[in-house]
Amino acid sequence: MSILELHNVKKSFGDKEIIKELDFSVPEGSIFGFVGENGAGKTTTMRMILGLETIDSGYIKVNNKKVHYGNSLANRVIGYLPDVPEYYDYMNPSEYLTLCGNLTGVPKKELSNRITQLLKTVDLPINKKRISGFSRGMKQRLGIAQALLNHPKLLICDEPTSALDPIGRSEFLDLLASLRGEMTIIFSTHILSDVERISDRVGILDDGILKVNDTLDNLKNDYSKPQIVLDFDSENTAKKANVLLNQQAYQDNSQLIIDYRDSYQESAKSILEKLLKSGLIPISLNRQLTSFEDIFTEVTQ
Ligand SMILES: Nc1ncnc2c1ncn2[C@@H]1O[C@H](COP(=O)(O)OP(=O)(O)OP(=O)(O)O)[C@@H](O)[C@H]1O
Repeated sequence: MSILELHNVKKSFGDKEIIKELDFSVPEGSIFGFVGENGAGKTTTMRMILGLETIDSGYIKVNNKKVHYGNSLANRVIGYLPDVPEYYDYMNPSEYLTLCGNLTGVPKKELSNRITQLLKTVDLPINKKRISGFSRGMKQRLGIAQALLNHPKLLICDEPTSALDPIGRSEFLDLLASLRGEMTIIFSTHILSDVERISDRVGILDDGILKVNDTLDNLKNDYSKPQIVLDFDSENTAKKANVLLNQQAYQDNSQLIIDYRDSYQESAKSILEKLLKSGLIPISLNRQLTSFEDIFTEVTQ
């Protein structure tokens, strides 16, 4: 079943057409990496899903309920972490989450236990330390705790890792991955390695449409362009080797890059046999598989 469906959704700002047509769904339980270049329309799409932005035509359903601008009942099952979460810095996390819980109607008798449990989930200490002293990573994790307060079926995170250092990013991605199976997660980013690390499904937004919506495994099969990379001790040796290999390689200084279609074993064997016979010994031979970055470049160029 799909937790989120977009049907022929279009959106312009003035005469600028941002979303030409979005028509896709996200299956329940997946972690969906929503990627696109700066200004592609990721935030706009998320805001439309949340009923925070008008839709010019088409419609969106969350958990089978239609989204309405300004007063969307569908939001009852959504948790949202905006790209720049705002806090009352003088509060400590428990005070802040109590305020959020009261505003969103979490039952009072449940709230205190829920907050203790959530602070544990996001690995924040339960003490009186004010949010003003928090690192960006800690603030993002507090943002997730806030987004999880209402037991959402769908968690939406807008570029949650872009302002974090590598350690903060890694911890945050681990946290999202630890929620796998408990809810559906959509997170937008332009950090492709983050998508590769935790997503089961990927959507690439480009030129106002979703050019790709599939599992990473399927994409890697579909866009498969495996290569063998050979390094030689000099540019001259690489040149000689390329002549021997009937110029089938692309030469980059002392490196040869060869596309292959058949099995890796057969291709590498045939290349090595030819080179060994002529005494042109490579320093290294590597098999290079298609990365998500290669796929993204191919889809968006
Ligand atoms: N309220 C608005 N009024 C006018 N233009 C807007 C408005 N909101 C967004 N835009 C424009 O719509 C386009 C898409 O913006 P959006 O923030 O959705 O992209 P994005 O993919 O999230 O980008 P980024 O990765 O940089 O955050 C941009 O050109 C932006 O300037």
